[in-house]
Amino acid sequence: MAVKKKAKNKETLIRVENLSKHFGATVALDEVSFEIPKGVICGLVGENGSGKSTFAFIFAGIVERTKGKIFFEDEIWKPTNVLEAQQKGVAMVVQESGTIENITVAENIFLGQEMLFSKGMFISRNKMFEAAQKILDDLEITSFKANTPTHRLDLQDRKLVEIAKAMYWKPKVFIVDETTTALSHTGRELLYSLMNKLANNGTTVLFVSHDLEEITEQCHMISVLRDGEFVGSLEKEEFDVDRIKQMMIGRELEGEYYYADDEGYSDEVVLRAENITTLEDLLCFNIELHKGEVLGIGGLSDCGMRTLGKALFGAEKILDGQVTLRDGTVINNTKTAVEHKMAYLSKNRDKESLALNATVKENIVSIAQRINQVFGPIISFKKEAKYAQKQINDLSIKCASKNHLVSTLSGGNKQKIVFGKWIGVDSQILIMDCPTRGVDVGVKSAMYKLIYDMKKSGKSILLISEELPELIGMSDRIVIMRNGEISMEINRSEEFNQEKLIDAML
Ligand SMILES: Nc1ncnc2c1ncn2[C@@H]1O[C@H](COP(=O)(O)OP(=O)(O)OP(=O)(O)O)[C@@H](O)[C@H]1O
Repeated sequence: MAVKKKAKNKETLIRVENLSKHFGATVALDEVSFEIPKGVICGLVGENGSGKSTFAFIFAGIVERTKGKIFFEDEIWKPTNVLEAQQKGVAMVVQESGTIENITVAENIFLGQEMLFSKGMFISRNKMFEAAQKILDDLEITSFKANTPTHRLDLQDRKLVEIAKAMYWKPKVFIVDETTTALSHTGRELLYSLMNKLANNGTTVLFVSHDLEEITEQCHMISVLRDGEFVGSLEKEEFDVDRIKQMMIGRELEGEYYYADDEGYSDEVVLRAENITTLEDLLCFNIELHKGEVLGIGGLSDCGMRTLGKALFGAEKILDGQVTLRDGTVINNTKTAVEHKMAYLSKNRDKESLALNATVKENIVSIAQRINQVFGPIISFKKEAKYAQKQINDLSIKCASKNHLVSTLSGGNKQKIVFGKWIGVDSQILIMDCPTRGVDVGVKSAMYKLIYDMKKSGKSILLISEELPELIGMSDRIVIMRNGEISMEINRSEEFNQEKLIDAML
């Protein structure tokens, strides 16, 4: 659903004047000044680490500014915390998980607002559930209920909980920080239609995304940040993807995103799943991955592809059947998988792929003990430091130093660390679940090149993705899953057809 143009001649809602944010020596925002009108969807774009989330966090009362001013409805805007920002009409859906696991959906939606449902000394949970269910119904969210425990929900449904939570505040400004990559096609359509409805009713939507197709389709205007500086804004009629990329990166992007040639792959099977059955999703499932192959796996979010990725890596209990390597080794736990040079990049980066409270170096070297040993099991700190620095340099990871906590890095730079961690140990079979989630156009093309180079050097990649262009552009063979089964399998030589792939998903 594309939106009509409408940013021009609208009254200004947000005015930013010389806003700066320093984190120690890191300048995340540098004297940024721009304006956003009322009732528009404004895309906030820029490379990884350009300061988008920092601006959103300051506006939503999560982070304090270093200097500069923000005016909101012509008043100085300086919320001291998230609750104050929410009460005054600013709600945000954050990039990673913004929900608490061990409570229900309703309790997440009304976290900190329980008193709304107090009856004397007690809280009426029934009333809270009813109110939360109404918000879910209004949003046409049917995949879970208000009383569902949050830990049962996957990443997409947790994002929907956050969206529902934001709607309770009837926001004047709704900030969506890099959320769509966690959503399936249906979740995205739901969010787009909500953003449009809100904008039509006078809410300003600040939409952070790296997907320029989505940005140009959904937004009325965009504002571009580069290295913490404001580069400029464009109105809908000025949108041009190459121009936006150039504003973001400061130069033309060279080369093709995807690879065009059909080089094929070896007949040699390196990983085989035979009749595997898991607790949920998969029943007697079979698949083979070959040497030098990029095997794309696509489908709707509940098709079982996520479970498949985990099962192949030994991270999901297999009730029947088995996963084996070329030499017959059975993969039924992650330790064996790692020892046999397998890698797994989870879609849920912060929870399953990184230790957020450890440093950049500690994360990168976490599985590289053997490489950094000197005598027997003794690890050389010097070697480790050099090894970590190499990954940082090779992948241009933007961090103040390798000794900084990973939690302080931007989303895309965190993803580069996950890549670095597995590539550094020369993994031969890589299972990647949405590997380009949250990364900017420049890094995306670098990651695609890496994947292609790995394929050419005989490594095997299972690429699970919700992005059809990515699957089509990168895979030698595509398997589409539906309800835990293969609904279609097609080779690059037979020419991938987007419509056919979508048909097979539905
Ligand atoms: N708490 C923090 N401590 C130290 N540095 C930080 C902190 N938060 C952000 N930064 C740094 O500020 C810079 C801007 O980060 P920010 O998250 O705003 O970028 P972004 O444009 O949202 O990136 P992405 O697209 O990757 O999410 C980065 O260099 C980041 O490492």
